[in-house]
Amino acid sequence: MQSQLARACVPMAASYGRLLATDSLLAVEAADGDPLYLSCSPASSDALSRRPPPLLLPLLAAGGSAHSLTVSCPERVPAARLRAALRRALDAEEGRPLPLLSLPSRERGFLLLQPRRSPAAQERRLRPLLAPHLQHLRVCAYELGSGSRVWQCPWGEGRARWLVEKAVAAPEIHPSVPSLKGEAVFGCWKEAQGVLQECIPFIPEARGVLELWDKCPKYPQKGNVPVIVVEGLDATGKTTLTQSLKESLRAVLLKSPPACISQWRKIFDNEPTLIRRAFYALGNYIVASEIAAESTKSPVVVDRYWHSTAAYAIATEISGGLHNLPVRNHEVYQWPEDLLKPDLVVLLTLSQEERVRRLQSRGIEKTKEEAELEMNVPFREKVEELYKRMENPRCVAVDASPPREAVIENVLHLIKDHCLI
Ligand SMILES: Nc1ncnc2c1ncn2[C@@H]1O[C@H](COP(=O)(O)OP(=O)(O)OP(=O)(O)O)[C@@H](O)[C@H]1O
Ligand SMILES: Nc1ccn([C@H]2C[C@H](O)[C@@H](COP(=O)(O)O)O2)c(=O)n1
Repeated sequence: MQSQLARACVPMAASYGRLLATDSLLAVEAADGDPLYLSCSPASSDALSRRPPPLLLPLLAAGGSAHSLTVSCPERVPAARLRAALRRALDAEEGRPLPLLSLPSRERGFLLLQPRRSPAAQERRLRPLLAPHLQHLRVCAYELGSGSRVWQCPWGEGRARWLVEKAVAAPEIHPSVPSLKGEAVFGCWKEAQGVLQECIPFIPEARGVLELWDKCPKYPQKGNVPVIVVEGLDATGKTTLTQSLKESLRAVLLKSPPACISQWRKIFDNEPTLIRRAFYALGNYIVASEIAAESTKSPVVVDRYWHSTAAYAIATEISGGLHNLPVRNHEVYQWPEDLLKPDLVVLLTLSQEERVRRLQSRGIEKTKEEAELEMNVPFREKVEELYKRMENPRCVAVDASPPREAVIENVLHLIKDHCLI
């Protein structure tokens, strides 16, 4: 637990300079996906709340209860896994907890809103669930005081309490943007490898991935033939196009994640962002060594590569709409310097109506993110937009709606223009 004194002394994160006056800030992912900011400041009991906190005040006034919990474990892999385990438990027990980021500590967790349970009854339910993890958690109850003031009361800190108000101003950037690099998007293989090494005690399959990676050359170069990557949302026609390109160019067809690690994909897909993205990121580097080997002999076509890894990672981490995404030219859009670059990245684009038609006519198993793409319009829009923001190399958009033969023809023209063949 962070002591009251330490908390009071923590300076507000530099990137949130406009909020210097507050002691800490809770960024809550509200229902519409745009973060809602609540400030918590030390205040005497006669302090007046001028900006009553949305969500909390109406809920408490109607007799419900609210609790926040943030994970303060210093090691990132156990912290991420504990958060995921708590989320699963809370999802089952408590209804949907709202993701929460506490600033400036950057500790993540959840806000639990219970309209039908009193604070005391809720505490009796939460205690046994949280007890085994309390040393790694900061849990706060929210209490309604006189004059409609809402107080944050941390468990285990005696009578300490903090006045909760609606924050004066929202930060200029989405609160998750500063931690994208290194937590969701990896700028070099060493970062992704580091995460998977930390996973070995908890996920034995991480050792398998790392052993394969150990055998790969670390900065492979491509040969003198075209290397073409095909990207796009699911069912835009990547498999169809890559198969045809394979035949037309007499190319080798590769896929990211590569076949050698795909037996572990489901395991990593069920892990939190940090671990899941490290798996896909290192998978790209393993594919890079395959590209290097194959491109000494024949052209290479790759079904998904780094752009997919980065686009899906950012879209998942940044809640809300397009306006919350990192600005254009942000470092998370830059191709990693140590990753083999293709000659051309084709992005297949398709209207949502036609994509759904193709999905339905195909009807195969989907990953959680693919299912999310169908149901969650902002998520899909973000993935599409993110593909377009990637740089160095950029994606070249190709309309995937014409008949198969026409799409292939267009892409072959592009290849002629971009590659020396
Ligand atoms: N140009 C096209 N016109 C009409 N149908 C197409 C076209 N290209 C592909 N399809 C059909 O659309 C469906 C999805 O195509 P495909 O499997 O190639 O997409 P994908 O991008 O590889 O999907 P995923 O990423 O989910 O594997 C398939 O049934 C395929 O036959
Ligand atoms: N290089 C890659 C490849 C895939 N992913 C993720 C993104 C989606 O969740 C899913 C789509 O893959 P598909 O079903 O088309 O095989 O896998 C990634 O992050 N990086």
